[in-house]
Amino acid sequence: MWEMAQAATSLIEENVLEWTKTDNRRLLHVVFRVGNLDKTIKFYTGCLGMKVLRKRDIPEDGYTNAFLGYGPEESHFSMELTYNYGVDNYEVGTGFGYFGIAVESLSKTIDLVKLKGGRVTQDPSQVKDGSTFIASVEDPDGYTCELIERGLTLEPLCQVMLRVGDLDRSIDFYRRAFGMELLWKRDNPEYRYTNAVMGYGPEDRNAVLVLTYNYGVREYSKGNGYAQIAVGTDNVYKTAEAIKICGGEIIREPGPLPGINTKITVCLDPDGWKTVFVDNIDFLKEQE
Ligand SMILES: C[C@@H](O)C(=O)SC[C@H](NC(=O)CC[C@H](N)C(=O)O)C(=O)NCC(=O)O
Ligand SMILES: [Zn+2]
Repeated sequence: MWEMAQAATSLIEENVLEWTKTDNRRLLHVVFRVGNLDKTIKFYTGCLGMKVLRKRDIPEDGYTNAFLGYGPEESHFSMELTYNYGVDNYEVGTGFGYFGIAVESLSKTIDLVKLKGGRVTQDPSQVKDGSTFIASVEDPDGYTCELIERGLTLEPLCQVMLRVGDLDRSIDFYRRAFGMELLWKRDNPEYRYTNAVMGYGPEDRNAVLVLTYNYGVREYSKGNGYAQIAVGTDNVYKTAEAIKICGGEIIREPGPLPGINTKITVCLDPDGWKTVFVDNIDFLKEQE
């Protein structure tokens, strides 16, 4: 009898995990806190060519959001800036890496950032594989943007880099619990780090998560600035179930958010990085 119950449970679990692979998922936005909304909007629009897609004020919770990006939220990855009333600075921490942004000309972008008084933290240089040129700039709160020279691309806001303490553990988690694909993994022994790029669909048309393991570093500080990525799903309830089956931690049970009414569930990955899963239909209603 006990064996039958156990077999039935594992069948249900298998079905839930299979479902994550067929669910309609996509990276929706990356969320971070800023000390001055106008200053940050000016930086990303004036220096990096983004547009303000929408704004919302949630006075009952004391914050304002501005959504920025390169195309409509229905089809593009975007930035969700959070301004908490009265908080004018945040710690970025050592775990957050960067937002990857593809630009057509590095030199023109760098010149513009300098002209507008922005901070260039790494001048253009060629990456080790020899094909790509990158540079880094810092936004007004100290978040790094890695600029990647690419021709015209469908998804210029293309990466979020987070540092992790055990790369295989993370790859396994994002594959099983999130239904992501490992797009590629590359070891750089000379510089003592390994990168794994994970996401939903090919890198040239979808934003991806870049997970970096630095040899021997198991833990990082998270600060209080970077918040999370948001992922769209057709069912936040099944999503939470799948994450629990995979040993992930749900820190907000699935259900509608007060004020916005969008259904979400919130989880932590093995390093404590947060992800918010957002109901796809509710997300579209937010745009109306
Ligand atoms: C629907 C989903 O895409 C959201 O954006 S919900 C927005 C919500 N933001 C905040 O609560 C911002 C204020 C907060 N004080 C902060 O600094 O983070 C959110 O991210 N909710 C997720 C959650 O974990 O509550
Ligand atoms: Zn959001």
